[in-house]
Amino acid sequence: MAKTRQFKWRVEYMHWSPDGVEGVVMAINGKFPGPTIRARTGDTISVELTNKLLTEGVVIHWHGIPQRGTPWADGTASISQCPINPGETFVYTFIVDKAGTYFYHGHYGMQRSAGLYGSLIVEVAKDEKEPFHYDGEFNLLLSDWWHKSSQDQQIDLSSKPFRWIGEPQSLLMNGRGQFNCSLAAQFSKSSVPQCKLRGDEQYAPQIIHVHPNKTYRLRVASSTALSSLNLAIGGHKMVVVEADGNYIQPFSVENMDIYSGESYSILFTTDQNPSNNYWISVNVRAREPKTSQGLTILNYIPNFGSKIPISPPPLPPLWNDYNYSKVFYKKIFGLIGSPKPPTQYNRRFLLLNTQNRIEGYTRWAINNISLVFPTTPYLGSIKYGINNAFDTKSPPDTFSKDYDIMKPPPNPNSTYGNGVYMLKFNTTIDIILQNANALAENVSEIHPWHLHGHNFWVLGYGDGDFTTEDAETTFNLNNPPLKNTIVVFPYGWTALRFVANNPGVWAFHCHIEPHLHIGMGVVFAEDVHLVKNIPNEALTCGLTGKMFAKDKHK
Ligand SMILES: O=C1O[C@H]([C@@H](O)CO)C(O)=C1O
Repeated sequence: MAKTRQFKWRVEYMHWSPDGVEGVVMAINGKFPGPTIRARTGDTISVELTNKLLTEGVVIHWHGIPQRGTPWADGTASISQCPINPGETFVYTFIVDKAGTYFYHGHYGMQRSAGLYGSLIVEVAKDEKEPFHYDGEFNLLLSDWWHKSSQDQQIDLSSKPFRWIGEPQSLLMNGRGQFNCSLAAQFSKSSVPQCKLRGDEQYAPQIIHVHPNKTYRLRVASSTALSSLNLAIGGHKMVVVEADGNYIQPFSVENMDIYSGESYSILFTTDQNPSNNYWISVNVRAREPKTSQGLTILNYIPNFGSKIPISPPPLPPLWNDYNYSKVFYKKIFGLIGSPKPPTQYNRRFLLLNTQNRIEGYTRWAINNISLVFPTTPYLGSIKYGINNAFDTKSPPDTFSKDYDIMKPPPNPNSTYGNGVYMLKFNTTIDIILQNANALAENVSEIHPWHLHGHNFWVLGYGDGDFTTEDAETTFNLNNPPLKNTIVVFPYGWTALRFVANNPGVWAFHCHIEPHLHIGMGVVFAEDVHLVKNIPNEALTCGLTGKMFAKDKHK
């Protein structure tokens, strides 16, 4: 029987020490990370969220949940709703219709960087079975942490001249990391001392307790603001079985990459020498690392949890060994029996990712337009046919064929925009993300793109310019995986396909929070006239707010 699971949450700032250095985090009901939601397929989640921040609005996005019939509950400021004002309460009600590993996070300004996130786990319904067996499970929510506040970071990014936020001070697992000490100091050449922990510190690692000769499911999700990560369990193989809430063909790896916005389940068997403990590590990938690895301990019961493993923590692949990541990604296929993509598309977008300047500000742009959010949420302005709420002209579907992706933009000046791509109902949409050189010579960065409201099939990847021949010769239409977040590698392209069958307005953006903040996203609108029952409370700002006020006075 499906249930309604009700929660009452308060969002507020509190003092906290995620890595041993006290700072301020955005907490839910006094917890950082926020409480874990557990539900079963078919359940309704109802979160009554009260904003206890004194001076800023807040929203929460339920990452990976398609929000069919409830697009107003997607929790994206300016898109699906108005920010919830200080002191006000908003109720998110939605159905979780697919088992999997998900998470939730702030989607306004840089509140994810401020620590507004938590896990959302959907188990199969009581009468259903997972397509694999395990004896127990654990959950790791990965994040990165800065000692500079998210407000300061936001100001840096919006300043002229631009100030980049730099690399994080710590990597966190379930909100815990170590900055001034290391769990593995004895194996390292650096001068950081060995951590002396009682275990009850806010920054003490959450130790994973296992019994020998069992199989465990590890659910991992990455809520990082910036970092791409590589995860390993020393001495243990990992079998990857789920990606972004979708079952995949199981495959075995020594370690795995996980990008911001992705989630996976892996199975591991505790078949190693039971008198030892083992490391679980995360390391920065795809940007030159300046952050120590994140660590916790896999504790074989009955050893002490604090017993340090006898070998050094696993070493990650080189940060810029992109081939390593590509090999991993190319092993991901939909589980046999998973839905297949339509073989034809109706509309194909080619989205060029560039770093640009606008009036001296540094921005990211898609087909030369840098996204700025409107005051009135698109869902409301489109539903109620309000004029002048955003650019009526849609952004271009493609970019100039002459563009040289290997060079910095010849004319770095782009423009601000907040136009929308209007998608026709039930059409099949292809998106080719085309990466390019950033503003500096010989630099092209990785970008994990996340689509709201949908899963998409990942049809293929390639290096250099995308061509139509690439589509014909390399696309996998047979068993591509379904995902909601996918990376575009430096100087490469990534192709994905989805069916526009979910009425609502959906963001598609780089999940690196500072990149979204400076324009790296687009907006899709799908048959908004079919959306029913938008609660007025979702739209009490901007022009929809004015409209409601007028109606009241009539
Ligand atoms: O958006 C970014 O800006 C910096 C750099 O390109 C300019 O300082 C960086 O590494 C980003 O990812």
